Amino acid sequence: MLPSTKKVVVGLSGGVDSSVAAAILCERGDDVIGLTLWLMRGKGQCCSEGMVDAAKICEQLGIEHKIVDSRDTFEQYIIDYLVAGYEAGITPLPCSQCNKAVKFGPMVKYAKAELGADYIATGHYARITYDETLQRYQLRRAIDRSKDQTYFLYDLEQDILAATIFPLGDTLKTETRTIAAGLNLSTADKPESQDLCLVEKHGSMKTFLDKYLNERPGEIVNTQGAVLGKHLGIHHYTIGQRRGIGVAAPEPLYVVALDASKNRVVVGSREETHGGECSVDRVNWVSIPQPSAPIRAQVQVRYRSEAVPVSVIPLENGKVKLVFDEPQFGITPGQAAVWYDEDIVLGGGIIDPIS
Ligand SMILES: Nc1ncnc2c1ncn2[C@@H]1O[C@H](COP(=O)(O)OP(=O)(O)OP(=O)(O)O)[C@@H](O)[C@H]1O
Repeated sequence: MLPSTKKVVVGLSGGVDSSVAAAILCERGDDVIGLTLWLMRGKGQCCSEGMVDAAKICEQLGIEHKIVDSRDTFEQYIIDYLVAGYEAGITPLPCSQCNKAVKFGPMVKYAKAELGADYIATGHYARITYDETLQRYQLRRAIDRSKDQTYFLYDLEQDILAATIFPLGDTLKTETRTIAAGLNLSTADKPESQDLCLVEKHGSMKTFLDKYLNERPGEIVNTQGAVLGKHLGIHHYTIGQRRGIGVAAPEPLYVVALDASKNRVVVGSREETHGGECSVDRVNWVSIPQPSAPIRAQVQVRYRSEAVPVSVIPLENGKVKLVFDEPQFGITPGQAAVWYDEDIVLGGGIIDPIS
């Protein structure tokens, strides 16, 4: 159930989900203000279009619209993070970091300090409940599992969850479109964003990275160390990748590892990309306190992967070790591992480079 609220600041991207989130809050009588963060510099229409579409929605709903210039924050936390990560041979996940450091944290601060609001809201598909026994807010999967975005939200902490509303957590995406059409919202027919926002803007991750990273030619080797070919920079590869490796072979080849110290891309068979365990850093225990003993859970190691059975073993340095019941394909350092107890997000963190 949504808390009964007074003043709510809704993050508006200019898309249909946040438009409907704002409309739902307006309909139930909240005092709603729209807020759009201006995230990206340079070419690309997504931000400017988003700001205009968000403004139109605010006009339609009769609510105030604020725009906050967050380009420096985005550059510091996302662009620099991505570039440094790819340079070091990992495949960083920008979205959870963006949610925590660029969106939710600054939005809650701005909403409370500058606008005197009680809550923020977004159009994410996720739910928040409160557990009286644990005295904790708990992050839960959306009712619409095909749209669930909790994988990107695992890093939100208690103070942020306490101040956040997800009006679409109980709504199916099809219902969101119906609500938008029923209210005649100008964003009702806007297509879904398909990809990472940076990729949508730049065409591909390669084009984005080419702006920041120079070519750094090196060798492509197999797992025995035999040289099979050359590459122009390890940042063009990601673990599990099969297409575009640039080496002809009778059997399909996959990227198995990226060795930044030797500037090498290591390739092998599909089986060789499977791993039975990994360690996870920068762990956030979301919905339960950090356990002192191993727990059983279901883990996702990428956004679209299935949640699979795992033992989560807390380590002394705050990290955890994940031991999968079955070896998993393409465990990728830099991506998030998020573990669940059914629909409750227990915790998550960033997969460590393989040592
Ligand atoms: N630039 C922004 N400023 C403010 N809030 C934002 C911004 N970008 C995204 N959000 C918030 O985060 C939510 C999830 O963003 P995401 O980029 O995943 O888009 P989405 O799921 O396609 O949603 P939408 O249809 O609203 O764009 C949005 O619904 C919105 O509430």
